[in-house]
Formats: sequence, C-alpha cells, structure tokens
Amino acid sequence: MNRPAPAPNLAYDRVRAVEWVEGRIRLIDQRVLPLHEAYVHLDTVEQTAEAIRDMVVRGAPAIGVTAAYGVVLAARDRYARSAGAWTEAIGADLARIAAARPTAVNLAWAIARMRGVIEAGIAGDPVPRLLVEAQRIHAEDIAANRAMGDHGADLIAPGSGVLTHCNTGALATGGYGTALGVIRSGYATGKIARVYADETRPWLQGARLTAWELSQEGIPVTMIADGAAAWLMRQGKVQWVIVGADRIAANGDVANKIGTYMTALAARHHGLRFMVVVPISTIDLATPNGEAIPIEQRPESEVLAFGGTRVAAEGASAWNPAFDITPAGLVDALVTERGVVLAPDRAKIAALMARG
Ligand SMILES: CSC[C@@H](O)[C@@H](O)C(=O)COP(=O)(O)O
Repeated sequence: MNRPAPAPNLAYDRVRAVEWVEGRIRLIDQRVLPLHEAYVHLDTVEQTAEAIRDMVVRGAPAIGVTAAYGVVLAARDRYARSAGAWTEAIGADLARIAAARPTAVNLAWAIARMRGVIEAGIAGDPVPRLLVEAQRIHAEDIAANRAMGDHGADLIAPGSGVLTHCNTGALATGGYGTALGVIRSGYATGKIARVYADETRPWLQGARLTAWELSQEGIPVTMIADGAAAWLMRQGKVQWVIVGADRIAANGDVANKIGTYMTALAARHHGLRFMVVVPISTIDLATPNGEAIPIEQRPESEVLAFGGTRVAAEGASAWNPAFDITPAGLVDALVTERGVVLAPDRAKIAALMARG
C-alpha cells in the first residue's frame, strides 16, 4: 500500500529549525510552538550559546548545525577585531558554545569539524570558508536523515503501529528527522499505519513538537502520557519503538531523552522491537560506555511548575535529569545513514565507523 509522494509544502520542507539568513542565524523558537510560530535571530556567540542552553533550538543534530553557524558568527567578530590574532582568540568562543549543553555529542562534533577548517588555515576573511563548511554540515544532516528514513522503514512490516518519544523531526535536525524521518518514510510507504507519541515530560517535545509536525502532514498521531507506554504495548497496538539519540557510546549504549530507558525495558518485556536512529555524528567512539556520558541536569522548576505556575506542593524538590541511558542490550536495531546494525555492540559499531 504505497501512498502518494509527499506534497512539497509538508512540514519538514517548510520548517527549518535553524537557517542562515542574511548574515544571521534564524531559529524557530521551539519553546513556544505550537501556539506561536516565532523566530529568534542570533548575531553573536553569546546569543548562540544561550539559545542552545535555553532550548530555543534543541535536538542533537539541530544543536550541532546551530553550533556550526555560531562558529561563523564568532569568526566574523574576532576577525573584525583582529585580522592577525583571530584564530587564537576564537578558541574561547568555541569552548563557550560547546559548554552550552553537555549530552548531545553532535555539538562537540560540529565544533571540532569547524575547528579543523580553522586549523587547516584560511587566508583573509574566514567567513566565506566557514559558512561553506557550516552549510555542508547542515546539508549532510538532511541527506543522512533521508537515507536513515529509507533504511529504518525497510525493517518495518506493513501496517505497523509505532511508538516514539520526544521530538526527532525536522525541528530536531537539519531537516526531515531521524526517528521521525523513519516514521515519515514508513508512513509514505504503508509500513506504518499509526503513530503513538509520548507527550515527553517535562518539556512536552512529543505533545508540542512531534504532534505538530505529524499532524501538519496528515500522519495520524495519538498522544499518550509517558506512563501509558507499557500499557499501550500490552494492548498490542505497537510493534516498534523508534527513537533518536543524543549520543551513542562505543559499546552501543544510548543517551536519549529521559523516559527512553523505560520504554526500551517495556518493549523488551512485551517482545516488541526497539530502534534507535542516528546520524554517524551522534556516535562517539571516545566515550567507552553509557556511564561515561555526561547527563545534563536541568532546573527543578521545569518539573515543579507547569507553564510558569507551580503545580507541585510547596516543600517538594525535584530531580530533573534531561536524559537517560538505555543499555545497548535493549537495542534491536541501530539505523544510520551507512545502514542498519542489528543488536549493536562494541565490535559492530567499530566496524560501522571504520567503513568511513
Ligand atoms: C534527532 S533528535 C535526538 C535527540 O536529540 C532527541 O531524542 C532528544 O532527546 C532531544 O532532547 P532535547 O532536550 O529536546 O534537546
């Protein structure tokens, strides 16, 4: 049951989480979607780091793309101040952007790639060369997402139901999406009949962002409270859980949005399959296992309050890790632009990365 090719005005073509527009970074403000479609413009490194930290832009690949454009802003400023000393001075700016959020390795990966271009030597004004590199990173991410969409959809039997967590779509990437890219491709080819989305407390990336992206394209999406996931599985409504990741360690352990681990546990208990969809830039061979992945702790207020109003009883405190670690043993398929790794482990991941 093949569905018609997607219309060009679909959400993933229209929506760009991050764009370079007339010498500035333009971000769609993900804090206020879907109620408002507002944009934030960035001119400086400080603004770039703040926008990443404050979740104006979020999602590992989108953070990486934003960081790359942030390096262009930094170079413009440093070069204008000192054409002779900008390459040393920019080091502090790179460190500042890299420190904005610790878990998504795409941030450090994009900055390292931009640093490589600087260290290779740029004669004269660095902006044109660095902008080309940032735009390459952006375009490569979109192409990777398209390839992952096809690889992941191939694994799914026609007419399946799937559960996803957080937002991994056009908003979280350069465009199209990782796990949501597989869902887009799977829906277009009749593999996926129904999508369930965890609301994803406390930021509600599922309810606000995933539901917004899918409903604009006419892909049926049913929201569930995060705590309903195991019971949904028990009813036989889903055959796959499909998620993205912020970092994959060398042994295949997966850091992703808090709540991912419990869906993986529940999937294994119910005999369902668990798919993790990432670009190669999310795999970090320098991190040996999940225990070595830094987990961002976010403010208590995100859990204690809702929409700025305190909902937890006075006197309660909150523990608010933004991510958790799913052990590699719970992952059935790791999907990348280079192809699929079933039951990923250290040796298979090393082989995937060596393929280049
Ligand atoms: C393609 S996005 C993969 C992950 O970055 C995504 O699942 C996620 O956990 C995002 O967390 P967020 O805190 O919204 O940046």
